[in-house]
Amino acid sequence: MGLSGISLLTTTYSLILQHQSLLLCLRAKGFGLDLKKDMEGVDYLSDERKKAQFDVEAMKIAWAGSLEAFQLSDRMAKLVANDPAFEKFTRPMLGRKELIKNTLRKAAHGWKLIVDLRLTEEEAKWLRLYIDEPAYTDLHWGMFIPAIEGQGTEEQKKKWLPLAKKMQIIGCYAQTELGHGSNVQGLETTATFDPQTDEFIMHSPTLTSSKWWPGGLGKASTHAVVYARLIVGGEFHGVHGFIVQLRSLDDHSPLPGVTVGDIGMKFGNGAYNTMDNGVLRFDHVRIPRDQMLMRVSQVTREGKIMQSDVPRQLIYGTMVYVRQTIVADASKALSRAVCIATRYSAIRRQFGSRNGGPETQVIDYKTQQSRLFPLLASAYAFRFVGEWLKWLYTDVKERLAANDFSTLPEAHACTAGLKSLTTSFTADGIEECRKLCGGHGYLVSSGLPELFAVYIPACTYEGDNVVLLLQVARFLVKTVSELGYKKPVGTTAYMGRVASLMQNNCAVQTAEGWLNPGAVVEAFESRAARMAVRCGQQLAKYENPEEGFAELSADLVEASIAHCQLIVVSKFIEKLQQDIPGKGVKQTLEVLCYVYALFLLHKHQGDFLATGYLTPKQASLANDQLRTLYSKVRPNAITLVDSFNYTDHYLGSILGRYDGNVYPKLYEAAWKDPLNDSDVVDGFYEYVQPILKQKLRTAKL
Ligand SMILES: CCCCCCCC/C=C\CCCCCCCCC/C=C/C(=O)SCCNC(=O)CCNC(=O)[C@H](O)C(C)(C)COP(=O)(O)OP(=O)(O)OC[C@H]1O[C@@H](n2cnc3c(N)ncnc32)[C@H](O)[C@@H]1OP(=O)(O)O
Ligand SMILES: Cc1cc2nc3c(=O)[nH]c(=O)nc-3n(C[C@H](O)[C@H](O)[C@H](O)COP(=O)(O)OP(=O)(O)OC[C@H]3O[C@@H](n4cnc5c(N)ncnc54)[C@H](O)[C@@H]3O)c2cc1C
Repeated sequence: MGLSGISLLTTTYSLILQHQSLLLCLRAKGFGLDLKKDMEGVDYLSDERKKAQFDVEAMKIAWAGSLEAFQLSDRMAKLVANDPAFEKFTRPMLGRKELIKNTLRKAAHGWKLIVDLRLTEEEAKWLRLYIDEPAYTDLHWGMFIPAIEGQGTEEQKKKWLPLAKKMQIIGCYAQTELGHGSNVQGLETTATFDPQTDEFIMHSPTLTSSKWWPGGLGKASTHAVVYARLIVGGEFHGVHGFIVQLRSLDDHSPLPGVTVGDIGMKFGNGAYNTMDNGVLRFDHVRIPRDQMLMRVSQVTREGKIMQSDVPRQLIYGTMVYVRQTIVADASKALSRAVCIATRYSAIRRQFGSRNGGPETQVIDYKTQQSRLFPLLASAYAFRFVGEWLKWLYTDVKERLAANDFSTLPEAHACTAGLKSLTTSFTADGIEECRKLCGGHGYLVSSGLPELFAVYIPACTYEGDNVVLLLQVARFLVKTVSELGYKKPVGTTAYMGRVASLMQNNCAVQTAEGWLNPGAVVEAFESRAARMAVRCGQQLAKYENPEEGFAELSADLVEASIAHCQLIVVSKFIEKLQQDIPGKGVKQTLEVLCYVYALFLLHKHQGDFLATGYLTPKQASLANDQLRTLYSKVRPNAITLVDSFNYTDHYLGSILGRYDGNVYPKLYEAAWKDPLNDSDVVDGFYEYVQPILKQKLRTAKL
């Protein structure tokens, strides 16, 4: 018997096992048989795993970034998965109060582990990721502490950071208000200096000045960094951050003049409802002068404003930091959804049975591949661009500490643009994964609805994605306008070759011609440069540049997307120029890199054609190559998602189970639903039976 014969037999056998275990379960419900007789311990995806053309263990390390990073993440994943305190199966069924209490309990348990096991900050971040439940601690560690670190003076850091890092105070980041989020300069909360008492008076003068949204504010925080209009001597001196105590450290009750609470339920069950997003109002609350974060500007005892050399934009610095972490998180959320959809697509079969043989695995449909594999490739692309962005941010942070602010504008543009690009794509990608799983994807037990609900606000928080792309556009327009006298550097260095990028057209003649990193990068550079220059030319027609910017904003957003996609493609290609050990690992990543680039080229071919860089024939050749690439991904699909090294606990999905034992577990889960606790539903006798028993008077009905 040939290899294909053996494989057919094994597949058929797997299928029979699945059907057997399903039958056992069905009988279990109907005839009282033992559910445990389902095929626990069988790996339904083992055939798929045997197809891998690369070393999976080495790919896990490439995905993690290094052996040490892999080991650390793996250790934290297992720590969480093996601890029953972090169970999350029932989360979507909990009422809000129970949900929040449950989250507080998990956060406390997480903190105990951090202290008892003396976890490093890096380990704590992975722990938080695998606990997989948004909590006030995210804002405390992710924004409150970074705000003090970035905007506080040495003295302020010395006073507040030890308290915060030992969690003797809990803080949040209170910037957004009911009336303003995007427009930070439009905030209305006031901080008025009172020279008599050497204090600031924090006040909420209007309804719309109420702080609204800050995570952790609603119920947990004792303190907040509050962003408010600084008023000294009756004059407005810009928006600044102030450390304000909100609740008593004894009994947690709000301090006098402070009104604080939760803003209410958000999208979905479980999901982001584990977070106490809050509302906050001040009625002339006094704080000492030294609680204004004073690295950027200082207010003296006499009420003088002193500006340091630090640029004002540093007040927005915490957002740069968090946007960078959000890019890294995008690859985690997307890879998680893709892992579920890929494993399930290999288990699910529909149509195509010949002579009584097995039906076709849905992953073998070309349409399924053309929807799924670009998402898989994007997860890898976002992972590597996130790694690069972390490096960029670390570099900027070191420079800022040494008062070198030269790279801040580029860091702002990159973090804003990539945050926008990766979160929008990931949110859409998770929803696509749900559809790729057909009906079962809509079940909460697939893990996808909650993942979607918890993820989508990433398109809004830390800057609405369109608002952020407009920030990138400002940066691009400025770069283009300065081309005559200033050499562009960093991610805009390609603009320095704008003349040739505008002139030279694509030279690719065959589908294979697209398997060339130079050709791919040049295509993306030309498209981005041409779109930015075109916007610049259009803008020049307006007398008032602001008016022109507003009028052309939709085109500017598209130019920003083109620029950001170029960054992701280039960073993927640069990654592949590094030494990546392991049999077949680099080659497989190369395939994914081309899938990512050519998928974008195909999706946005309108841009490439309209800018005149590509001919329709060349665009069509790219699509031909894409089809070939999908066939190369296919045998590696399951092991590519195994390389994310996600535990079943983290995935939280029956469809995405490592062993592929989907049907029995779906069936079993259904019977655990509280609705199935009794055969006759609560409310039947009151509301259904009377209808059944009614005597109809009208003949027509
Ligand atoms: C169990 C225990 C576990 C414990 C361990 C846990 C560990 C956890 C660790 C980490 C977890 C991290 C997780 C974090 C979770 C995140 C949850 C999300 C919570 C959400 C929070 C928020 O949403 S906070 C609020 C965010 N708000 C915004 O983003 C507002 C968006 N708006 C803006 O950014 C600005 O207002 C805008 C830039 C749009 C406009 O500003 P404006 O002043 O009007 O400026 P403009 O004239 O356009 O520009 C002026 C000038 O400034 C430049 N610039 C703008 N922004 C920045 C910036 N951020 N940095 C640098 N420079 C900037 C701009 O380019 C202009 O420059 P020039 O053109 O003048 O040169
Ligand atoms: C889950 C969640 C958690 C949050 N956590 C926090 C937190 O911890 N701390 C905090 O301070 N804030 C927090 N926020 C608030 C968040 O930062 C803001 O909601 C976000 O910055 C968007 O601002 P906005 O709500 O004012 O949107 P808006 O600006 O009102 O956006 C509405 C629409 O207007 C469009 N728009 C706005 N301005 C422009 C423009 N100039 N040009 C073109 N279109 C425009 C947007 O694209 C959008 O379509 C959180 C929000 C959410 C959803």
